[in-house]
This record gives sequence, C-alpha cells and structure tokens, in this order.
Amino acid sequence: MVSSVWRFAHLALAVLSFSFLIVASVTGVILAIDTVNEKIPAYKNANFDELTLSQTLPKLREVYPEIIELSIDHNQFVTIEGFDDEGNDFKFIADPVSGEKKADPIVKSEFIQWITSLHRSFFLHETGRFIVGIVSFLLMLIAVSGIALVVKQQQGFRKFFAKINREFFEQYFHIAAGRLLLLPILIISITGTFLFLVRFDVIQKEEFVPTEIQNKEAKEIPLKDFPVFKEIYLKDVKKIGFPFADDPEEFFKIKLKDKELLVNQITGQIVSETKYPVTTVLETLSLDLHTGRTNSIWAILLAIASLNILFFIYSGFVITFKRKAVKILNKFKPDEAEYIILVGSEKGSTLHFADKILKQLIANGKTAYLTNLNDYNVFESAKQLIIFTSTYGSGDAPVNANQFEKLLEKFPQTNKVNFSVVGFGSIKYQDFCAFAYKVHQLLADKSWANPLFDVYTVNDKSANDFISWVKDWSKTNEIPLTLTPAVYKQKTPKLKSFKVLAKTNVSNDNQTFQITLKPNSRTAFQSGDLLAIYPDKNQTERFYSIAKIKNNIHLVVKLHENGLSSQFLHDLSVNGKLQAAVISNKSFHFPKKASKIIMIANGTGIAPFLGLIKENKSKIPTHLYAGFRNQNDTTSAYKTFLEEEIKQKKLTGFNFVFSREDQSEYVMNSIERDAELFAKTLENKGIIMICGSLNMQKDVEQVLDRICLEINNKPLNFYKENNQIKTDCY
Ligand SMILES: Cc1cc2nc3c(=O)[nH]c(=O)nc-3n(C[C@H](O)[C@H](O)[C@H](O)COP(=O)(O)O)c2cc1C
Repeated sequence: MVSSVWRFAHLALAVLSFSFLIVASVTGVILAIDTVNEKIPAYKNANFDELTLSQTLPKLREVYPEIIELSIDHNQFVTIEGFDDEGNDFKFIADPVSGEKKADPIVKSEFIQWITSLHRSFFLHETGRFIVGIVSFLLMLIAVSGIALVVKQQQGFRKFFAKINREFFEQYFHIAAGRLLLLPILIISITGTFLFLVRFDVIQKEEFVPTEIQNKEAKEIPLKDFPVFKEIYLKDVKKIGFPFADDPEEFFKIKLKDKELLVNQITGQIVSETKYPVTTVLETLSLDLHTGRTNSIWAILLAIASLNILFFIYSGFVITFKRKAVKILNKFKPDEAEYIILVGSEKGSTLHFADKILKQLIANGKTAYLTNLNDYNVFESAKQLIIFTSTYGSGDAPVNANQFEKLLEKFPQTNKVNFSVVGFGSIKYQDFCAFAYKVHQLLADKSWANPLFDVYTVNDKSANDFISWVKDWSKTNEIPLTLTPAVYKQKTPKLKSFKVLAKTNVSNDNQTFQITLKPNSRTAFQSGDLLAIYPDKNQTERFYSIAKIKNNIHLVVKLHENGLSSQFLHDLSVNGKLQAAVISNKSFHFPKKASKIIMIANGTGIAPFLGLIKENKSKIPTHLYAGFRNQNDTTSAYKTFLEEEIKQKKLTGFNFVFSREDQSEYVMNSIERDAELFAKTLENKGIIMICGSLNMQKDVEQVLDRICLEINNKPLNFYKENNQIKTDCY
C-alpha cells in the first residue's frame, strides 16, 4: 500500500512536470557545459588562493591611480575598472599582482543568453519564472518519492546500494542511475525552489544593518601595512570599491561572501561592518550549488544529473507502460464462472500469465473469470480456483493481494472447490515464492477447498517453469492448453491486418479447411511461428501454427461445432480482412544445422511442416510421419504437395496413417515400425519435431522413450535436454 502511494505520487508528479522538466533539463545541461567551458582560459593567478589584499591593492593603486572597482567573479577572474592617465575609462580582466591586462571582460554569447532565459522563465517572463519554480518544487518531490521507492525496492536503507535485481534495461538503469544521481538532483531542485521562494518574496530577505565601529585616533599608515588587508584573502572577496585618493571621507568598500566592511583609507581602521542576513548567504550558496559556477567538477556532475533527468523520464515511462500492459477484460460475471483465476501481481508480469490462461479457457468454451486476489469474494458457480501470485518484500503479498488473508476468512465458498497455486518469484530472494506458499496453506486449511497439486513455482517469469504447471493442470482437467513457451513469453502482441487470399471449404466427411493470408504491412514471420486470433475483441485468444508458403501465411484449421475461433475463421470471405498477431516461436523454426529431421504430426498439426519442408534449402534428409482420421481431398492435396517436395529433394519420404479407415493406424504404429530410423536419428544428433494434439504428443513420447531405451540405452529425456525434441502441441 505504502509503496503504491509513493509510486502513484512519483508518476503523477513526473507526468505533471513532464514537458517543462525536459526543457529545464536540456537547457540545464547546456548551461552546465558553458559553466565548465568558461573556466578553461587561464586568467586566474596561479597563487590566487594565497593572495591577501595587502599583496594586491597597493600595487594596483600604484599602476592605476584612478582605479574605481575590483570585482572577482565565480571563475576567480579579477576584473578592474577605472580611468587611465588620459581620463579614458577602462575595464578588463587583470592579473591581481602585477595589474597586467589579461583579457576583455567575458560577455555571454547570444545563444547562451537565450538558453539562460529559456531555462529561467521559458520566455514567459514572471509567469515563466513562477512555473520554473513550481517545476523545481515538483522535481524535489519526485526525487524524494524516488528515494522512498528505491529504499522499498532494495528492502531498506542499509541495502540502498546493494545489487539490483535486473528485470529489463530501463528498470535496471532507472534504479541504478537514480541511486547515484538522486542526491545532485535533490540539490538542484532544493536550491531552485529556494531561489524561487526568495524571488517571489515567499521567503523575505532581511534588511542589511551596518554596525558602526568606534575607533581611537590613529595615524596614517601605508596601504600595504593595513592589518585588515593582511588578514583578508582575495579568494573571500566579491567586490572592492576604491575611494578617491584625495578625499579622506571616502572609504574602501569591501564586499566579502558573508559581510561588507568600510575601511578608512588613511588609518586602515574598520569603520563599519555589515553582516549579511542568513537569507542572503543562503541565496548565494543556492546559486553556487544550482549553477555549479564555483566548481568545475560540481558543474560536470550537474550536467550529468540534468542529462539523466531526460533518461529518467524515458525509462520511467517505459516501466509504467510495461506495468500497465495487461488489462483485465472479463467476458463472464464473477457468479457465472466455473474457473476463477485470482492474481497477485505488482508489476503486471504475473497478470500476463493469468491472462493467457483465461483466454485459452474461454476459447475452450469454459466460463472463466479473472480478478485480483484483493477482490476475492464468494463465487457462486466456482468449481476451481486458480491462484497465480508473486511475492514482494520479505515474503510479503504484492499490493493487489494484501487483503486476501482477511477476505478469505470473511468469504467462505459455498461449493466445494478445487484449487491450484502457482508462485511467481525470484530465487535471488531468500523467501522464494513465500506468499504463494502462504496462500496455499491458507486455502488448504479451509474445509471447502481441495488442493489439486502442491505449489508450482516460476523463477524469474520463466515460461518453461510455467509450462510444467500448464501441462499438469491441462492433463488433470482435460482442457487443452498450449504448451508452447513463446505464447507465455510474449507480452501483449501487436495486432496486424491481413488480407484473406484463399480459403477451402469443408464438407460432410472433411471438417478441415485451409486459409491463406497476406499481411497488409511489413510483417516478419517464419514457418513454426504462431498466429494469435481474437474472435471477440481480445477476450478469447487462439493460436494457429503458421506455414510460410510463397511469403504468405498458410493455416490449416479444423472447424469445431461450437468453436468460436474456427467458426470465425471459417466465416471470413476471400479478399476480406483479419486482425491477428504473429507470435515468434523460435523453438519451432527450421533446424538448419540438424543432421537429419523427422517430423511427426496428427490432424491440423501438419500445418507448420508444410512450410518448414519448403525451407529445407540445404536438403537435410527429412521424413514426415502424419496421422489423420480419414482419407479425403485434403489429405490427397497434402500428398500431391509432398510428392513435389520429394522431387525437389526437400523431403526424403512421408508416411500417412488413418485411424478411421479399414486398416486403423496411428502415428505411434509407424514409429514402432521404423524404430531403428528414430533411434539412429537421435543418436546422430538429428532432430524430431512434433506438432498436433497433446494426447498424441504424450503417446508418441512414450513410444520414443521405449525405443530409445531399447536401442540406444538412453531415455528420451536425454535427447530432450539436448534440445533434439521440439514440440508445438495444444
Ligand atoms: C522489491 C522486490 C521484492 C521482491 N521480493 C521477492 C521475494 O521476497 N521472494 C520472491 O520469490 N520474489 C521476490 N521478488 C521477485 C518478484 O516476485 C518477481 O519478479 C515476480 O515475477 C514479479 O511479478 P509481478 O510482475 O506480477 O509483480 C521481488 C521483487 C521486487 C522488485
């Protein structure tokens, strides 16, 4: 809760000050570079820091009897002003010991003046200065809330500089750069705010009150012997006003950093002293710190910090958009759904996994409902609770799940329900998935709840870890869910438009149809990738394996009686349009380096192989084993297609079996017949690709395992771990 308030404040403030901050940062970088640049010429005396007034003023007055003023800027360049022997006025940067002219006074270029004005007021005069002040103040709040967020993320002040758990580039560097540069940014913003408050009289400057000093009578002494001149170092001086030499009523007026002195030019006695009020001292200090004008290294640090504000804006928005990428879109009401998916997620990644399951359940014709663990309630039609939750802090709940424990006590379910918990966490934390274990225990203690499994855990958002749960859950509940990791890895895919080029028809004995799609814009895809289809505005998601043929997408679809997606595709007309998303599925691309390839498919699972065979440019020995129900037009068309590929040497041979014809056979039978080929292929580093139904995959793997053990003395798992078995089943 606390962290979400900080996060909301941090983001809201950043959004509010966004464009002004960009201008202020860019101009800030340029001004800081100009400040460093200004110090480069060597107009500063080498011993400047050791020089006292008695080592400089007498000589200057001797060389320039009519000198009026000496001023020292933040670069510690000494500028003198006065009249020469001919009565002409002069003003230049001089050496404070010899009086020799070093350069004309520095005048800021028009560009820098323009940038300065933009930085101070956005060319909006007083209104602009006011806005700049407010933006400074907001920046200060952003820095403070940023520090609070880093402390929270790192689990305490003591671990402020401990290793950051990297999730993605922008998140990592937002925190890494934030830790280093929050302090300079805090200083820039505090000083900017202070200058603004003084400028608009919110903080009022006290008046200067001089203190007269009563001196005894004293005699004349030479300038170089003035005790006060021996004590004051040039480095502490801002300005000195010289008196006319022939008027004893005129005094040296010495402005130091914290006070002003009047000094009698005959006796060297201090006549009056004016201490600057605190506000004036703080104003100078703020200006020094805000501009970096007194110190090159600080100015460089300010430039880096300003540049980083731009990076913070960019990376902050990337983090926010990644977090907000998944929106919960429910098709059913909470009381209608049999499957209730409850999610604990702070940054949205767990929600993304949950959303993928929700859409597949709905595509399978199930009533499912997804919500936050904090929205737990009585679900009247619930038969099963599926809980996906991450863990934060030291085994704590993510923000949207911190009320779950209380709610669970308050709302016992009225039906008996099965439940299954998947924990999302990171093994880098001591309390790996601790909150998921806690939720499992809390539920297991309820008389109405029955655990289907122990807790499954997913480390670092691993799709492969997640697949273990999907596989077991899918098998236990007899609901097919895709086991293709790419589907779960993908963030919300980008929809593209496709034109329907061709479509075949279904008939009484053949419910399979083929559809050819042409992307309307540049779209990268390969055979083996997946096409995600959304028949009802994102609430349902169905995947089809792609064959790339002549640069078009070719799908093989079985029309299911109540199948939302297959009906939707079947209803498309030639030349019509389709919105869909390509999901890259690298693990099922053509294995270019394999010594031999065997492809196994049943039903529509043949689709990706039609394209993959075409990609066999280096003519790797490739066999296809496929099983269908009946022999029909479609299977005859496949045969014609494959015979052509054999002629082109892209396919070595194929073997079709039919389960509903006179001699009923399944692919497993053909595999057993050709056991030697399968065993040898695997032993010689060949690859087996399987596409089709999950049941077929399970049966094929059983047969292959037996063959491998018998002939190669190794289990199938050996080759699986070697990445020699590739699957794309659903
Ligand atoms: C500040 C912070 C604290 C975390 N604490 C834990 C923890 O104690 N145990 C754990 O297993 N994972 C911990 N994690 C890792 C997250 O649980 C993990 O990244 C999870 O996938 C995030 O899911 P979400 O994006 O749905 O919030 C922590 C992550 C962060 C940023």
